[in-house]
Amino acid sequence: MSSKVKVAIIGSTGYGGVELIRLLASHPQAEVTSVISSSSAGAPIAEGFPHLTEIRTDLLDDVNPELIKSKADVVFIATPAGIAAKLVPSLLEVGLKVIDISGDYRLKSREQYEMWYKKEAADQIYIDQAVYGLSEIYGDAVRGVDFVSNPGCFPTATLLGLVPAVKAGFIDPSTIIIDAKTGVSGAGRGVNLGTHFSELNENFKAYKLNKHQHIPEIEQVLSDAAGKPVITTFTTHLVPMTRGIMSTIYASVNGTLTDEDFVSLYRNYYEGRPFVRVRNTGTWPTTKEVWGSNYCDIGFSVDERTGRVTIISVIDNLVKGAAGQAIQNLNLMLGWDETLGLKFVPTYP
Ligand SMILES: NC(=O)C1=CN([C@@H]2O[C@H](COP(=O)(O)OP(=O)(O)OC[C@H]3O[C@@H](n4cnc5c(N)ncnc54)[C@H](OP(=O)(O)O)[C@@H]3O)[C@@H](O)[C@H]2O)C=CC1
Ligand SMILES: CC(=O)N[C@@H](CCC(=O)OP(=O)(O)O)C(=O)O
Repeated sequence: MSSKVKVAIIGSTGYGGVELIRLLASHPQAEVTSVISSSSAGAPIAEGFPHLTEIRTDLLDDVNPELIKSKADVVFIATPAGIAAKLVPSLLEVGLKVIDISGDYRLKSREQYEMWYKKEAADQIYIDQAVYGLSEIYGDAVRGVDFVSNPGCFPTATLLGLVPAVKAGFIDPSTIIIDAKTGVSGAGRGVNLGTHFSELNENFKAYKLNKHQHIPEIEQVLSDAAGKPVITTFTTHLVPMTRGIMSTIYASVNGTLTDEDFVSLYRNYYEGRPFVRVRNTGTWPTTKEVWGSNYCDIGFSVDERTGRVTIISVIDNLVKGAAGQAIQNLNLMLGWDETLGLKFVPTYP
């Protein structure tokens, strides 16, 4: 009998869920024992996902907390916003550990959630219980807890690129502008006109200007890092590629600092955190250099002329931006080495 920790996935037929299945297939201490669907329970998962043929021969289970508890110790939730808000209480109640990949428990204020997500917020008692799992910043708080809220994809790239500089006072937080680009898998597997091939291919578009639901999440963490309220300008763009996020960040530098100062600050800050790689001066990461991996790569350029720094931060939205970081949080929750099952070399070219 296997001594691995048993894991279930709600939303296993979506991009985040399927990525969890892929990554967990090679985890040395966890195994997926239940894949769950609200719309296709009873069907073999490999029927809808032929790439899983002979890898997963099981049928999809229904969303039923008691059934999940009978099959698993930990449950990942990879569902659209608004679902986990209602599901989490019953999952915690039956004694499951929960990692929610959606945005339902990231914002500590119910009013903020309702304003930005336009949905009814979760109960405050559960919001208060959720630990925000931006692993390299709040990893210590994740150790041993039962309920983690996994960060958004854009916030992960952006905040890993900003928090050390904000904490150290290297930049003026009131001047931050974030220009972010994402691959289309960030929108999930559902079909809509905005992600239709002929609308997207050979095209480049900005969307959700000044309305993106990740704005309050980014500001919540930056305010924590700065020790005072921080607001930012954050613009998202859709790029005709499948995976990848690049956050290009601009801010005014405090005093006279060089690229070397930034590299040295970030290398110190992320020492012992193997998934953040800080580039040498004069080189900047591309999305392909982290494709399929749990890395976040960061590079800098200080402009003496303008007194501003440009920070480039890249991740794979489905790995470090979703399933990979969720597994990193599983590892932290269970007191394991945070890299277990995640040491993937990026797929290149
Ligand atoms: N894609 C990405 O890069 C990232 C996504 N996220 C977040 O992760 C979550 C999942 O995203 P993603 O996988 O891309 O989305 P998808 O749209 O690809 O998948 C969502 C899945 O949720 C399931 N679902 C829908 N309604 C319900 C319900 N009422 N109860 C239970 N399950 C339901 C659906 O499966 P079924 O019908 O079989 O139940 C569907 O396959 C979202 O909240 C998203 O914002 C976070 C970071 C990055
Ligand atoms: C391309 C695309 O549409 N991407 C999505 C990313 C959503 C996501 O991952 O985030 P939450 O879980 O916080 O909703 C977006 O920009 O809204």
